[in-house]
Amino acid sequence: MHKVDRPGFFGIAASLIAGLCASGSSYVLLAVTGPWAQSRLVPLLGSALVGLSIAGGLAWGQRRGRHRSRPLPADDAASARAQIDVSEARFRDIFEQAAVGIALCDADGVVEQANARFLDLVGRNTHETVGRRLETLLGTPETTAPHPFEHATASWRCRRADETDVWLQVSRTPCGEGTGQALPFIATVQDITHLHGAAAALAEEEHKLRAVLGTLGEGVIMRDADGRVVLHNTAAARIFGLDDADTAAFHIGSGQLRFVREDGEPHAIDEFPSMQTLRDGEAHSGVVGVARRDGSTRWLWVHSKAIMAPEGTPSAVVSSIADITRMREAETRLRLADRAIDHSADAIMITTAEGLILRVNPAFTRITGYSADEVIGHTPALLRSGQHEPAFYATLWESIRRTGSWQGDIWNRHKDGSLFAERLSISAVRDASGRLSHYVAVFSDVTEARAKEQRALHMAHHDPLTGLPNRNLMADRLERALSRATRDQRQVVLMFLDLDRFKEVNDSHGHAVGDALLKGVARRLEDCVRDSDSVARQAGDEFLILLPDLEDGGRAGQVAAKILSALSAPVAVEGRHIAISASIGIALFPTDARDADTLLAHADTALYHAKGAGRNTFRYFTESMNAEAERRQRVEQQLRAALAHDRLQLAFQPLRHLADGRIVAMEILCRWRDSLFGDIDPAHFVAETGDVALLEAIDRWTLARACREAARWHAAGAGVPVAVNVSARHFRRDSLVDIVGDALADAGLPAAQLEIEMPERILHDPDPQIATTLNRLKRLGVRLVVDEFGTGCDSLTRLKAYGIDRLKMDRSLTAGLEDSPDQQAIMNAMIALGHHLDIEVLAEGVDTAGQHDRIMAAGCRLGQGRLLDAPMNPAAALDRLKSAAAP
Ligand SMILES: Nc1nc2c(ncn2[C@@H]2O[C@H](COP(=O)(O)OP(=O)(O)OP(=O)(O)O)[C@@H](O)[C@H]2O)c(=O)[nH]1
Repeated sequence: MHKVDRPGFFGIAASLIAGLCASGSSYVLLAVTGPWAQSRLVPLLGSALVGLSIAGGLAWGQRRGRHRSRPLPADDAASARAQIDVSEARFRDIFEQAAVGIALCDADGVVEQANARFLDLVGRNTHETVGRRLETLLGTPETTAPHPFEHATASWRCRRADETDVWLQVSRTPCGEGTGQALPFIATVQDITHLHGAAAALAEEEHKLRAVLGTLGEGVIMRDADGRVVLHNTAAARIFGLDDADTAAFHIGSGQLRFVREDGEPHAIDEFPSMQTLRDGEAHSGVVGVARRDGSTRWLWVHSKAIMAPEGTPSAVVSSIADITRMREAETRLRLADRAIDHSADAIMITTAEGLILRVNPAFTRITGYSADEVIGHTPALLRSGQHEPAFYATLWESIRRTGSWQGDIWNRHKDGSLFAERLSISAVRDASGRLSHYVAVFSDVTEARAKEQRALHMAHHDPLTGLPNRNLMADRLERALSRATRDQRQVVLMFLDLDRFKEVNDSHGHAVGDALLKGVARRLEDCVRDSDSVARQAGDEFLILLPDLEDGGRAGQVAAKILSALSAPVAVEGRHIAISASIGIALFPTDARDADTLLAHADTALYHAKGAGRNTFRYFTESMNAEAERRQRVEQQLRAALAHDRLQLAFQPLRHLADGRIVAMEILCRWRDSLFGDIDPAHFVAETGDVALLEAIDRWTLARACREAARWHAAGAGVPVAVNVSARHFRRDSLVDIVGDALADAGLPAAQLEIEMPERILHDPDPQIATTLNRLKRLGVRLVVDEFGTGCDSLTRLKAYGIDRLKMDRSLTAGLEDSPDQQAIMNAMIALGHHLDIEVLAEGVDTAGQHDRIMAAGCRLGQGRLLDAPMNPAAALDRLKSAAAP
């Protein structure tokens, strides 16, 4: 081809390639040898010039065969020349005005010619373009191929002279047939910047989509209509336990993974939500279990939705896959916990952090009697038994606050009001943030177990026959008593009692009667001692009696005598009356021994002596104590005889008005003269541990005689109330009121004329019988007087409660008046107190004029003492009354 034709030809060819020129355009080819031929260039396939139909017999560019030219005649040559010029001009125009950039390059890729569009695209002029390598002008190829022109078409990013970038699509068409050598070529260049922008935007969108899919916790899988995976995210791969490649190649029916239904049976492939969706185009969801390669099973919630093809059939299905394994496990745990709560044999109660009941189980209802409806919304306080102090609950909550839990036994109240013991465990529950959210209480009814424990404990410590403490419990109590006594510097008495000739009872009446007798003896022994004392069965017919806080060990003999007396009456057993007696050995702590074993051994030794002394008696371990006890026993016997023969005496001592000496009452004192002890107050002598019957007899005798005397004074016109001391112990007995009533009635004395004096400690005694006695005496109309006042202090509040009429200040206060300003101050306070309470105050023991003056100065109006009157006999008393009554 002639050189000048090349641009036109290649322009046409390039235009054809680019589809810009209509197929079938005519042009002339100049053969290399000179003659011309007109050819028709026909694009046959796309942009590749693979065939030419040549007019005028010229063949060019056929894939096989060479270009041949045919010679023309001379006239025709001139005409052809003219045509060629026209054609050339036209082709040049076409070349220059082509809408695509065209560059003619030699075999080395050096640009030989370039059209205007090419220059425009690469942003350079002809001078800067021609003679430079095409690659240099185009910039950077987008292809990753080793040589950018390996492909016929490639994209280039071209940095133009003005520094702007343009994306170019460059097509390269070699000129000539391949001979293994490089050929010149035509490069057609199109601006695809706009296309490249769209592709980049598309790629950006795809990138975003993939990024979003990648961040999803849920798996996403897109399948085509055949069920093949066309898209998936990493979460899907993770959920299935597959790598990305396996997931991409995954097909449900491939058997790569095993799928199960919720019931554990294999999952049919066509029941998969995705398969159903592909079938009917509807959305489907469901739970699918997948047995993974690592052996674990994950539970999946699969939701599938179709992507519909224009013809209305599903072209693809997108499944979102959520791993609900943990949720299902949590649900399973919850279901289990729920069942465990409902079926627990232990009661369970769940409350809010504020303590309001949220839930209880059937065992709670069984144990407490309350249904769920009755307690929900309430606090557990409705179960409170009232058996525990507030401090108990304070400790309980303190433990929960400190350690988060509490365990222990607690008494609660059933709906029917009965008490039950529960073994309770309370735990505080905190939420994920560590905040207290609930309390859980679990408890079981241990009432029966507690009762059994108590029974077992009782059996371990008590004698089954008599119910008394056994030797173990007694040993324990003895140890404690000794420690306390050491601390408080008090005495402890231990008595060892053994029935006399008990063997004979067994032998003559049988063992069963012997047993019954032992029980009877046990009851009598218990009746003889105070609650604070202990009686225990040591063995066989041996008993121990512990008196843990006796002020005076000498009184132990009185208790022993009382016990012997109590046992002297025959015991009724099965219709028979069995006579029995006992011997008692007494040992004192710390006088006789300083430890329990030695004390017991000494009591046993004393018992041996009591047996040796003929039985039915007691013996102290210390001989001197025995002599004292014997003397006391003898005195009591004589006192009984004196009482029986009315040989006791009365002494009288007036209670006077200090200002004018008026007698306001006459105190009567019972006196008895013993050859050994001299003048004694019998009631005081018998005192606390003496025989109650003897005490009662003395009080009865004194009250009767006092009332009779007072009645005589009244009859003689010198009536003043008579004051009688009643032993403290007598106030604990019901009989006192009757004895007083009888005495008043027998003497015909108005009750207001009798004053009953009681020791102050009576007011401290918690025995309810004392309040009853005092109230009944007050209703009877007698006046009540507190004797020995000032020896205690918390009795003050009871003065008014019992309607006390007069306080007699103890003589010890009066005695110290002259020497001690303190005593004076105490007395002043007492007198003021009496006045404020509207109770008469009398000072006892007014023996000196100094005392008299001080008492008067303190405002005390009443006194009694040797300065005023010595105790006197009845005749003298009457005389004194008469003279006092005289104007
Ligand atoms: N019925 C009965 N008898 C018992 C029981 N335990 C021991 N004995 C009997 O009590 C009697 C105790 O006798 P002793 O204390 O040794 O002698 P005694 O006959 O009481 O004579 P003295 O103690 O010397 O006055 C024995 O015959 C024992 O068999 C018991 O639980 N029930």
